[in-house]
Amino acid sequence: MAFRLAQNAVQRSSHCLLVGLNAPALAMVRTRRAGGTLSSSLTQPSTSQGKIRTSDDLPRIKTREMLYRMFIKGYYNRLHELQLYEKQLYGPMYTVGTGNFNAIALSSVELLEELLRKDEKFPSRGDMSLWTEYRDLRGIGYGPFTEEGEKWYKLRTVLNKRMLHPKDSVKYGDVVNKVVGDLIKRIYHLRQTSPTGDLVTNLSNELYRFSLEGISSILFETRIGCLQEEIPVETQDFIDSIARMFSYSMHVVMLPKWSRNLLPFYGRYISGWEGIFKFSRKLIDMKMEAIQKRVDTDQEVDGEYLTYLLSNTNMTISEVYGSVAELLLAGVDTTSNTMMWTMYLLSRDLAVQDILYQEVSRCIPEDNIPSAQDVHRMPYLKAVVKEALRLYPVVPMNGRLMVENDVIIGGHSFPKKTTFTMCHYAISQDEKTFPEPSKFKPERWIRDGRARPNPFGSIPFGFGVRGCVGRRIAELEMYLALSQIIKLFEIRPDPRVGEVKALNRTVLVADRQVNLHFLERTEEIAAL
Ligand code: HEM
Repeated sequence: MAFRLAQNAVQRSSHCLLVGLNAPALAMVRTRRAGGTLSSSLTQPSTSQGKIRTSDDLPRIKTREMLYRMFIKGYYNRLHELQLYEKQLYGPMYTVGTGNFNAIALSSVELLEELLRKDEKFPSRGDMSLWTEYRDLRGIGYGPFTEEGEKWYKLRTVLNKRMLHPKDSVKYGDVVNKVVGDLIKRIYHLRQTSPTGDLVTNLSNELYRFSLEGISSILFETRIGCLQEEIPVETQDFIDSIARMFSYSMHVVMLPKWSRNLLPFYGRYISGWEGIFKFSRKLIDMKMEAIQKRVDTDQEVDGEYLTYLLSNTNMTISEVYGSVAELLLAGVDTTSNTMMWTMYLLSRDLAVQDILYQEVSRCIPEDNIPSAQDVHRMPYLKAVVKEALRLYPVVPMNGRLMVENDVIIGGHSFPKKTTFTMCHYAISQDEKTFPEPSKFKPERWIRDGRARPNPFGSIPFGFGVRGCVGRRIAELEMYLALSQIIKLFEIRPDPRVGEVKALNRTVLVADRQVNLHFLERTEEIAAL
């Protein structure tokens, strides 16, 4: 139970990617130069006095220690910082092992690369029963998060189309720009009604509304009113349902099954799912009806993502419900928090903000609105978001379960069914890969002939075939919104808020409300 507590405390993300925890260890890993080949110690099991090294040769964090750190030292909501602490204590590879469960934590770029280059054909993140239980109960299909094996592969092949290729996302430029336009209107409105005339308070909430509206307008091909002054009742119910499902996930995984009928938490968790599916179902059914009408009257069926899923694939309606819900849940707080961290970092670095402004105004003269194609001419904008994601990888930890084969990592041999925890936060803070790691330096990512960091040093969207399916959509939303905002405003921190720290909740979120001043570029900055 003790281990279950600790394990579950980290398995609560919308991305539900966190597998295993931490543990001590000093793996004798030889480093490799970027672009070089792996040294033989990484590909062959090493031996100590003739014995092949295994997880038994790694330092192991005991349940007692883990619980002490999590709950007494208070790392339970700062698991990303715990990665740094434990890396310092034990080195880049260590075991968390209790009872039947073993997870190998990896926190160096070399080990991460070695693991991901050995990814299996159908990579797995491990147990997703927290999300599948409700669907099994209601007969709803699984989506890309929860599906596994060959079925997952087939599903991804369908879902990747019209979403993952950079040229696919360009198609959504106009849809996203309409939502960005509403965000800008809302910023103007909030500034005007603020005491100073330029302040936007609780930015995370505003960006959450923006991301939900953005992803819904792509997935449902319908606007749901998140950016209106008065959010429609059904949309508000939907937002509350998402929040309820996430906040009670914790209770569901932590408490034993027999307590479900005695305590109110499981019921609330299930009612969260009910609300999510009720809303999604309604919008999907409406689209289905509209498509049917067009087919019945011999009209051409046009539309984007949902239309494609409903009319151009062999997916059943239940599979569409399952997949759309997962895409939606995965795409909101990841994107909104990344935007929040990016704007927070920009507000504290006027020099970077100025370079970005110069780039945007050079590419988008006068009152023009940046388009999806324009973004390709803005490398600094991309570098700013990439650097924000390095400093605040909203998914700071992720898991891989090697299902099919035994594997050798860092000279240690692990049997199949071993779970690995990839400690992305610690890896992206490593000063060997990123000199002055705590500094916000977008120029690290500019291709100007200088050596660039090892690409595995920061992979905020994951890697390979199981990597984020929504990456291009998320980037498009962030680029279009940030470029418009920076073109119109200089953003400054609210001095009353002070330094904001990250908490590891559903994803990395701010530990307090973030407020920013939005100074209109023309008159207001000149007047200062
Ligand atoms: C800044 C925004 C985002 C970040 C940083 C992010 C990050 C990630 C990461 C790290 C993974 C796991 C990859 C792996 O295991 O290798 C993932 C998976 C996933 N993401 Fe995202 N994501 C973002 C936005 C989105 C959006 C907008 C959507 C939906 C359109 C989305 C849908 C998904 C789905 C469905 C998966 C599971 C894929 C699978 O298991 O096959 N994400 N994301």
